[in-house]
Order: sequence, then C-alpha cells, then structure tokens
Amino acid sequence: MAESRSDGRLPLTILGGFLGAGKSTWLRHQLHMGRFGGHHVLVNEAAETPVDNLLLAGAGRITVLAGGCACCAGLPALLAALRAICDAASGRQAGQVAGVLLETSGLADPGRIAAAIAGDPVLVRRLAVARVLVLVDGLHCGPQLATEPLARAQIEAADELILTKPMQADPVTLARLALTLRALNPAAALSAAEQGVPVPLPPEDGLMPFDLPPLGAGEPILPYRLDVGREDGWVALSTWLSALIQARGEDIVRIKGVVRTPAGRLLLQSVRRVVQPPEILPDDNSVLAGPPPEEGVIVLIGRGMDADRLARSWRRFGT
Ligand SMILES: Nc1nc2c(ncn2[C@@H]2O[C@H](COP(=O)(O)OP(=O)(O)OP(=O)(O)O)[C@@H](O)[C@H]2O)c(=O)[nH]1
Repeated sequence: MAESRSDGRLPLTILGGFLGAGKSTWLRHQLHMGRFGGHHVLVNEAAETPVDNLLLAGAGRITVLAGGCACCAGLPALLAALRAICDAASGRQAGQVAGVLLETSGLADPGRIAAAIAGDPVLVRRLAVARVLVLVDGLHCGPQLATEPLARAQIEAADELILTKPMQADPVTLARLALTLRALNPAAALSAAEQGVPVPLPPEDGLMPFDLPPLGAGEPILPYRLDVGREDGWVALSTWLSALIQARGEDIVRIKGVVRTPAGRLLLQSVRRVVQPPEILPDDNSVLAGPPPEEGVIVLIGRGMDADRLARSWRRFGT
C-alpha cells in the first residue's frame, strides 16, 4: 500500500480553499471513491471545536488539529503533528502509510504551509509536497476575490484549482470566474466538481474575467464560540441564527456546529447567507472520524463580532 517517493519521502497533498469552499465535502467524496487510500488525513480547524472531521468517516487514519490556523498560530502544532505521522510511518506503521493529506482551515494560506515544511530541517527530508489543491467556491468566490487578500493568495498557491457548487452557480458568472482564476494562476489545472463529482466547466467564449481591485489588509477573520445548550431551544436557535445571518451575512462568513434536537444530533452549516439543510449525525461516536463532537456549541467565523454581545443576544432570544 505504501506509495512513498523514490527518495523515500512521503507525499503530502495540501487541500486548501476559503472558508466553506467545500473542502470536507469534496474530500468526503474522494475517500468514498477510494482516492487517497492509505493516506493519513490531517484536518486543521481554526476554531477550538472541530466539526469537519465528522464528514470524513471514510478516512482510515485521521488527526484533528483544532484551535489555531496551521499557517500562523497553529503552525508549530502542524509541524509537530507531521513529524509524528512521519515517525509512525517509518516505525510501527511501516509500509502502511501511502501519504499524508492535509485539509487546511479556510483561513490558511497553503503557500505558507508548503514554505514552512520546506524550511523545517526534519520534515524536508521526510515529506514532499506532492500537490496543492485549492477549492474555489463557485457561489461566493466572486465577492471574496474582490475583498479578501487570503482568497487570492490561496488561488496563487495552487497546483490545481477546483470550482465547487457549480450546479448552484449562474453559468456565465462561473465561466467568468474560471477566466479570472486562469488569469490569477495560469499554471494551475482548472476543473469543477459538484459535491466532489467532476462536472464540465461552462463555455467561456466571448466572456471576460472579473476586474480585481488592488487589496489592502482588512480586519482579521476570527472564530467565535457560542454555547447554545439545551435540546428544547432548537426552534429558537434556528430562528435566531437565520435572523443573525440575514443581518450580518457579510461579516459572518461561516457557521458550523452540532446541536442536540428532538430528531437527534444535527450538524449545522452555513456559508455567508446560504444555509444548508442540517445533516443528522449517528448517535454512535465510534462510527464518526476523529474526536466526538461537542454538542450545543456553534462556531461562528467572521470579522467584527463581539463574543459577549452574541452570547447576550442569544440568551435574550432563547429564554
Ligand atoms: N451545492 C453544493 N454545496 C456544496 C458543495 N460543496 C460543499 N457544499 C456545501 O457547502 C458547505 C460548506 O462545505 P464544507 O465541505 O464543510 O466546506 P469546507 O471548505 O470544508 O469548510 P471550512 O472547513 O469551514 O472552511 C456545506 O454546507 C456543504 O454542504 C457543492 O459542490 N455543491
């Protein structure tokens, strides 16, 4: 099963992309199809309450690094985790690990991660960055490219770009996005995938890429944790979250969390103002990948929020 390179180094695939671009959804499908078999999957989330691993039950070996973005505050933890995976791959798991797949947090610049690995005297001899895959949100990427330096940096760092959510996006906008991506990173392979399944890109004839303004540094995007508690508060919670998303959808880039409801445990997700139907999680934690979910906690990722004000607003609404 082992697939290490002829120089003995383990191949590392970095899977990046902006908040909510569809990294876990895409990876879930690849694992289901048997791609990345034998890979150790390493999932990084900026928030302390990890959720993405819940979608990755198909991963044989999984490590979750939560509570810090792996290209900045969480970089030492990432490098330590990669060293531990390399040690295990050449020790007790010898011959069993085909490679490493790192799903970055949506706040990470994959280029910085690749550079940090190349600059690490231990890892550079044991791990080789094989491919940087960056998923680009076909629905939300247009405004992101106009305002978020990170979204552009992620695209520039890619060997391969995959446009997600193509079936929800307007074909002309999607084609213009494809042209814009080709202009930002002409060397990267470009394709589209709906829920991880490849689909053709729309025709680009006669269309122009989007004009991208020069960007300065904006206010940082940060994770906020909100304890929402009780099972009987589910209806109030969904109403409160809908109102919050409508009012602050430009600032709140991402919401995710697991709540207990009379119907079971629900995985909640939204990206900007698009709220996904909740996914029911099995009650048996042993069939889920990685650490068991923390119930009754919602992670909001965005800018300009005040955790105390959010908590007060929810308490007032939920009681
Ligand atoms: N329609 C559609 N929805 C998608 C697709 N990919 C992802 N989604 C939805 O977009 C939301 C975010 O998807 P995730 O896979 O969790 O995104 P992510 O990039 O891992 O998110 P972060 O780790 O928070 O940055 C979820 O509600 C998904 O169901 C797609 O190809 N089509």
